[in-house]
Amino acid sequence: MNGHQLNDLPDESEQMRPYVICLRRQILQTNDLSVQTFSDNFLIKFLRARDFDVALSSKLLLNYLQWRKDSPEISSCLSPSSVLGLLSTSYHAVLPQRDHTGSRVLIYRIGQWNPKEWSAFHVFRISLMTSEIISMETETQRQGLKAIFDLQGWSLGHALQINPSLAKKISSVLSDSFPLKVRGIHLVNEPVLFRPVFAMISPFLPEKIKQRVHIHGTAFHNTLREFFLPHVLPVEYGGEGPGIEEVCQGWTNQLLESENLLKQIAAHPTGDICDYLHFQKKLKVNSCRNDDV
Ligand SMILES: Cc1c(C)c2c(c(C)c1O)CC[C@@](C)(CCC[C@H](C)CCC[C@H](C)CCCC(C)C)O2
Repeated sequence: MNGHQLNDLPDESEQMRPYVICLRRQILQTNDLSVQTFSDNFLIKFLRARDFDVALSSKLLLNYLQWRKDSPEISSCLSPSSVLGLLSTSYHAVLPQRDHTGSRVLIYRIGQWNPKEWSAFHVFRISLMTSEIISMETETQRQGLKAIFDLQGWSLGHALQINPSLAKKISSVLSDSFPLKVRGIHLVNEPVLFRPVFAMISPFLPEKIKQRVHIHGTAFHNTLREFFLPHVLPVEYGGEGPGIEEVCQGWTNQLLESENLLKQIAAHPTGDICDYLHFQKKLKVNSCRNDDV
């Protein structure tokens, strides 16, 4: 069975077991990680993201843990209410409809971000929270996502927030540090001032992702339609779906409802709380044995 056929199977499928076991074994062999536990669901996210190539999945997983460790400003506080002021400006939405291939479609309206009020870390945090939530969906694990960036209103104030270290973090999550397949990046309304920033990010992007970047300019109403069916896009973006304000409000509510879940992910990034409790029990048993010796 090839990776695509495996990806079509549900999480509980017996044929998936050997891959989960193999990935767990491979990860536990890596130094420093022997005290962590990894839930099946957590491991399956990485396997699906790499179509069940265990070596690639393992590399992705290690990169993910490293990225989170290196980016505490972004990943340690996954609280939607901490960025509610930014979410309330209709900055971001996951559209209610998937595209024709089953991908999730995300919109970021960068111009709604006031860089005097919110740092790039806050802004990044929103993307990370959304990514954690949608990456729990099996269909999204299979078909990935497409992101539309509306850069109307991009200013020097925005540009100054993006330094080389942040550009590196952006390109890492897009390429090999997060278990989501990035199947398209659409830039619309990009001003000339955005070019130097894009030039800072793109050298770090693998060729495969670079080919998926589409720069639409201001005439995007016609060109976005070549990628998305009318019922998928909000009216403001040339579609016939619900308006952007409404979809942003809807996703903000979804994020707020996920507050507890996201806090749990920030605290125990490698799996669910049940596995964590199980692990603590195991640890207790082990330490008792050590006491005996
Ligand atoms: C897993 C995952 C994450 C975490 C993610 C994105 C995607 C597609 C993901 O799959 C896209 C957005 C990004 C990279 C966060 C960006 C935060 C910064 C501060 C926004 C500033 C504006 C960017 C200069 C706009 C252009 C970026 C494109 C060239 C990708 O976070």
